[in-house]
Amino acid sequence: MTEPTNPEVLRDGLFGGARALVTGAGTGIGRAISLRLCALGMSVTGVARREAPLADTAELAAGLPGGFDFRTCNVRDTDAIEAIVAEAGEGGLDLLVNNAGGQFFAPATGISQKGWNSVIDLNLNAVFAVTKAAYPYLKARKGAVVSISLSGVDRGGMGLAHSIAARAGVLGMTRTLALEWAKDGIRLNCIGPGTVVTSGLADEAARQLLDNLVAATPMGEPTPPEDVAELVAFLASSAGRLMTGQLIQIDGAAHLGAGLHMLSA
Ligand SMILES: CCCCC/C=C/C(=O)SCCNC(=O)CCNC(=O)[C@H](O)C(C)(C)COP(=O)(O)OP(=O)(O)OC[C@H]1O[C@@H](n2cnc3c(N)ncnc32)[C@H](O)[C@@H]1OP(=O)(O)O
Ligand SMILES: NC(=O)C1=CN([C@@H]2O[C@H](COP(=O)(O)OP(=O)(O)OC[C@H]3O[C@@H](n4cnc5c(N)ncnc54)[C@H](OP(=O)(O)O)[C@@H]3O)[C@@H](O)[C@H]2O)C=CC1
Repeated sequence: MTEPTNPEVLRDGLFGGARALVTGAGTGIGRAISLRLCALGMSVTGVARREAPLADTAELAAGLPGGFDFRTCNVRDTDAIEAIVAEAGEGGLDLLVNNAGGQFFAPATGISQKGWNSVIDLNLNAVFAVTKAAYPYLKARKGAVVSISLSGVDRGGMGLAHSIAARAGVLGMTRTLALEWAKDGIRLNCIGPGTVVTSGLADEAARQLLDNLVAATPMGEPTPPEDVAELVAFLASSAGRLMTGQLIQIDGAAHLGAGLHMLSA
C-alpha cells in the first residue's frame, strides 16, 4: 500500500448527544481529536493556554454535527483546571482526553530540578488532577479516559528521562484506575503515537531530528494526527467497551525496532 489511506472508519452520528473534554485542543493531535469527535457528533470542550489556536479549532469545527467550545487554562494550575472540569462535567462527560503535554529534549545531566519538575507537572501531575476531577462525571455516564503518551514509553527514550518518567507514571496510573474504576464502568487507556508532525514538534525539534525519527520507524512514515484521532474515537466507542488499562502504540512499529528511543536531539 503506497498511498496514504483515510483512517476514518467509524460511522456518522456515533457519538450523538455525548460530551468530551480534550486538553491541548488548540493545535496538533488535540485539534485533530477534537475535530474528529465533533464530526462523529460529540460536543467537545477544548482546553489550552492560548485563545487564538482554540478559536481556530472552533472555526474548523463549525458546521460539524457536534459542537466545540473552549476554555483557556494552564493544566498545571490545579484549581483552574478542576473548575473547568467541574463546569464541563455538570453538562455530562463521556470522554476525557488527556492530550496537553510536551517536553524538551536534554540528556539527564542537562535537566535541572526545575526543568524536571516542569515536565512532571505537565505530563503527570496535571493528568492526575484532571482525571481525578473528572471521576464523578465519568462515573455518572460510564465514560472513558484516553491519555496521549509516547511510543516507547515502556522502554525508555534518549533525552527524555523526565517525559518518559512522567508518561510511565500515567501508564501506571491508567492501569491502576482501570482496576479501581472498573466497578463504575469507567475505562482508561493510553495511546503511544510515534512521530507526529505537528507545529509543536516542528518548533521543538531540528528538522534533522524529525527526519531521523521517521527514518528510524520500521514502517518508514510518521503517524498522522488523524490516525490518533480515529483510535481515540474507537476507544471511546462501544467497540472498545472491554478495552481498559492498555497502552496502544500507533507508531509504525517504532517501539519494536532499533527505535525512536535511541535518538537524541
Ligand atoms: C520518543 C518518541 C518521539 C517523541 C516526540 C515527541 C514530540 C512531542 O511531544 S511534541 C510536543 C509538543 N511540544 C513540546 O513538547 C514543547 C512543550 N514544552 C514546553 O511546553 C516546555 O518546554 C515545558 C513545559 C516542558 C517547560 O515549560 P516551563 O515550565 O514554562 O519552562 P521554563 O522555560 O520556565 O523552564 C523550566 C526549566 O526547564 C528548563 N528547560 C527548558 N527548556 C530546556 C532545554 N531545552 N534544555 C534544558 N533545560 C530546559 C529551564 O532552563 C528551566 O530550568 P532552570 O534553568 O533550572 O530555571
Ligand atoms: N508530535 C509528536 O511527535 C508526538 C506528540 N506526543 C504527545 O502528544 C501530545 C500532543 O502533542 P502535539 O499535538 O504534537 O503538540 P502541540 O504542541 O502541537 O500541541 C500541544 C497542545 O497542548 C496545549 N498545551 C501545552 N501545554 C499546556 C498547558 N500547560 N496547559 C494547557 N494546554 C497546554 C497547547 O496549547 P497552548 O500552547 O496554547 O497551551 C496545544 O494546544 C503531547 O502530549 C505530546 O507530547 C506524543 C508522541 C509524539
